[in-house]
Amino acid sequence: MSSQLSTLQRTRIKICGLTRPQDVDTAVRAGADAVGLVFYGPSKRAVGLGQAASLRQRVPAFVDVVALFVNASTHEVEQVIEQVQPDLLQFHGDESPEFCTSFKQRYMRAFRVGGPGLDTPEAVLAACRRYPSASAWLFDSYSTGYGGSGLSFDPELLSAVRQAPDSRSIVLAGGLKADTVAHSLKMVQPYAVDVSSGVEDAPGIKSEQKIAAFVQSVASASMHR
Ligand SMILES: O=C(O)c1ccccc1NCC(=O)[C@H](O)[C@H](O)COP(=O)(O)O
Repeated sequence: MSSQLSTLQRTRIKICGLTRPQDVDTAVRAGADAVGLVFYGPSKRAVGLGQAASLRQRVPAFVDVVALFVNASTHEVEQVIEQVQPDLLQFHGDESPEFCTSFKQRYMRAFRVGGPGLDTPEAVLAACRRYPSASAWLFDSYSTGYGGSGLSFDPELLSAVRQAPDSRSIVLAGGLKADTVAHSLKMVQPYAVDVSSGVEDAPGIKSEQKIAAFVQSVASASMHR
């Protein structure tokens, strides 16, 4: 029974910052539950609308396409919703609760933990509780580039969120790699993990070997929790 239970508790995996068709195919084949497309111009992983729509077409049923924004305009988000038809929105900037809910779409709210105003467990929980309608709360490290930094953060900062009865699904991000993710899973026991730099050869250029190793590490750690 315990092995069946641990299978039921399988940690979901989002692979973010995809820019190439072959990387979408690799992520899906490896067993990713979600693939992330970055609509933030300054990112080296940013994709355009046409490119994103084409990548989206390669994603089969039962794999979510996540559209990621950093302080985008309402029009920019609406264009992506119309032309890419993502399954989930991810707001990774300073977006208000009203902005996030205004699109009537499922969304994840990212929190850049360790940054200004998010430097204690209580402050992190208070910030999260402003977004009770989020499908998940994603926790990333703080960086001036808003995300995709490859940097990790102190998981102790999630202690209050993890104990909160009203916590939304926890997605752990920030510098995860195949050889470190098992420890992070043991510390946080998130619903899902999210990775970008740790499965790349260069920004936006994913590594088939690193994706396979990362998925294997998560699967192994999930079975033994
Ligand atoms: O990936 C980016 O370039 C990026 C840029 C600006 C804001 C968010 C960005 N990515 C968001 C993600 O969900 C990443 O997967 C997350 O930040 C973790 O990245 P990494 O530490 O490189 O695994």
